Amino acid sequence: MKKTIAVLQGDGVGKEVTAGAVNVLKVIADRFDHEFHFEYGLIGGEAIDQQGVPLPDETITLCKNSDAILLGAVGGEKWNSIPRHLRPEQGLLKIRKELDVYANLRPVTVQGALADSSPLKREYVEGVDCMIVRELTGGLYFGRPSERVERDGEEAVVDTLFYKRSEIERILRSAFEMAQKRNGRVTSVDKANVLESSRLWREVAEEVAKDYEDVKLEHMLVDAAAMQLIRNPKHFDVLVTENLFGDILSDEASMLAGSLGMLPSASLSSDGASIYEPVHGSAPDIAGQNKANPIAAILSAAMLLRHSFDLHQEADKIEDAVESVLAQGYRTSDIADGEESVSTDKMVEVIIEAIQAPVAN
Ligand SMILES: NC(=O)C1=CN([C@@H]2O[C@H](COP(=O)(O)OP(=O)(O)OC[C@H]3O[C@@H](n4cnc5c(N)ncnc54)[C@H](O)[C@@H]3O)[C@@H](O)[C@H]2O)C=CC1
Ligand SMILES: CC(C)CC(=O)C(=O)O
Ligand SMILES: [Mg+2]
Repeated sequence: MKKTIAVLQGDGVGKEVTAGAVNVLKVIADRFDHEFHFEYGLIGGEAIDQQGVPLPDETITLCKNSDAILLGAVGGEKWNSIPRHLRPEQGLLKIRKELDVYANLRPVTVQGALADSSPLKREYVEGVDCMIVRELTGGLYFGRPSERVERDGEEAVVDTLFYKRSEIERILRSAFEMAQKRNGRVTSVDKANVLESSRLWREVAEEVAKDYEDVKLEHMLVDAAAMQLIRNPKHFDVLVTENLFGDILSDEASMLAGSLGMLPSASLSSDGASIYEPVHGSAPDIAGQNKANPIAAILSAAMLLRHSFDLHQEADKIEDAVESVLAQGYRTSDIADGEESVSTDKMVEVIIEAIQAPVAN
């Protein structure tokens, strides 16, 4: 198979972990006889430094002409004081909108070998297998107005949570379809006791549910969902929610898996190229130290193979390799519980060795 993959490494650890994921994809291409062509584009702080904007037009064109996009992370202290519309994070929001990648799949699975890395007890987290379906191109991150205003003679501020019915309906359909392929349960998370947007969300969820009789729908308020994720994480199969709620709940859920460095994601469009990115940010506190956990980025590359190229055997190979190196005891410092740890590069190296190892008969 011949494919072009756009690589947007971004800032901080985004660069380090994406380099590892690209190396893994090169090894997969060799082993399974595919031709992956990697084209690099600028996004985030690096794009601001070189071109004055967080998302240059060439990057948008590159992504639109590619078969899939592998993205690292953006942001860092250096760009914190520039005007908001020029910040690195705006580049990320813009590419998501440009490509209309409205369905952000964030699988939360706990590796058996890491069940003791969670702050929760092993019996609570072992076997957790939940899919957070986060709406990614609407909601509070995109509503307008979003600005400083004056109210009653003093400084005030407004952010807007805006959705069209069609935007709510399509993400709910993605969640129900996902549940049909999994364990048949959808938890729709909202704040319908307070927000009008959530009341419409709940109405649409009830309507959509009628088309999926084999799927059981429940509603849960977001504050209670945050609690349930810790109290009884195995309760969840597919959890679907608004953009900001999903952002927060997925970082929380990463603690079930032991670290933010373990969670991959796929940001899918209905046609066009999709984006694959770890759930974490640019982690300035550990950037440049060869310390970041590359597994979230590497598992995002596996999601790319599975969702964009239908290469399931190849994706399985990567996921099995990750499982096997963890079972052998390799740990980056975020999952080492104070024990001996390996660098980013070493973790990538052992995962590649596991991919290349001959299959035992
Ligand atoms: N998708 C993206 O590009 C995102 C970007 N950001 C940006 O990243 C910057 C830093 O934000 P933070 O709030 O610190 O969030 P963060 O996700 O970058 O880091 C939070 C904590 O998790 C740790 N961590 C993250 N990834 C890790 C990895 N692969 N291995 C080991 N440890 C890891 C970090 O060291 C830090 O202690 C900000 O500019 C923020 O806006 C934040 C979230 C997502
Ligand atoms: C940096 C933000 C735009 C979003 C974020 O935190 C995320 O998508 O996980
Ligand atoms: Mg986030």
